[in-house]
Amino acid sequence: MINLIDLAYVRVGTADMRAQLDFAQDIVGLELVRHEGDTAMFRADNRHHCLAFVEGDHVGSLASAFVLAGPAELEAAAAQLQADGVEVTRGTPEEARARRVQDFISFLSPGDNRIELVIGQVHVEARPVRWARPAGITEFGHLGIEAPDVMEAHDFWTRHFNIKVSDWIGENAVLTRIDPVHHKLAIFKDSTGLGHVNFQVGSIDDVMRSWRFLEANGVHITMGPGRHPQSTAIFLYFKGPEDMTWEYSYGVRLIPDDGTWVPRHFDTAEPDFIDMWRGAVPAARRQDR
Ligand SMILES: CC(C)c1ccc(C(=O)O)c(O)c1O
Ligand SMILES: [Fe+2]
Repeated sequence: MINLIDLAYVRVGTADMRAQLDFAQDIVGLELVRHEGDTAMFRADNRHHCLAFVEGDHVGSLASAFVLAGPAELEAAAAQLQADGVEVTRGTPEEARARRVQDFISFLSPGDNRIELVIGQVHVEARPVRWARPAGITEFGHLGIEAPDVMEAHDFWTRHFNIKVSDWIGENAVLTRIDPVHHKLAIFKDSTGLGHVNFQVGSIDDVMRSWRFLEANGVHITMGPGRHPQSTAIFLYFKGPEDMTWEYSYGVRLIPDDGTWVPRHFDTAEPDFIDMWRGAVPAARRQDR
């Protein structure tokens, strides 16, 4: 079993770095830590960065990364995946330096999502984040990745990793945890790529203030403000450049590690299956597709 300790970062390809730089800072509020060559790195907590945009022809997800404990765990993970027929690539020292990690491996998960397993991610403990806007972000919360067959993706992730299912949403989505936080990885039915990037904020007021701010700035809000019955978090989803979906949320449920949690199944035919306040839900999320 490969033990994922935490999320590390997400890397996203962009053909319009200027637009992504402006949106990530002026709208989302993240700190631009470094812009070197074709890569811009953003910080939201003690990680050196949790989001990197890489300029080039590929638009959308390049990789989602998780932290492993150390070198022995990295070697064991590579061996386990290879033994199961998964093609594993070793990061070069230069690639590792660019990611601010000591070492990493990568592979494709079902849905052709590139996953990187890293060790020694640089942390910045002392210096507070220099927020570009006071959105109230407390941390990089979770990732939503897409896969055409959610069940196949679930089988892969639970076979190899310490991933536990917290909840199912129809057959469209599975919300999974690697620690007490209700989910850090959500897998959605779709072609492939990055579903959304979530940032936790410190209060309901932060969500509502951002709602007003985004509206005033002409940002397309795709869902919310609302409250997810799964994590009980109060949420707001919005679109950035190149169709990227961002989420702020507050109040995610913690699940005690005592083995008593039973994954729940939410029926997409129910009016409040995804929003306890019954706000408008995009058609793509409304029924099993
Ligand atoms: C929109 C998706 C399906 C979703 C559903 C539930 C939660 C949650 O409980 O927090 C999410 O974060 C989601 O992204
Ligand atoms: Fe989410």
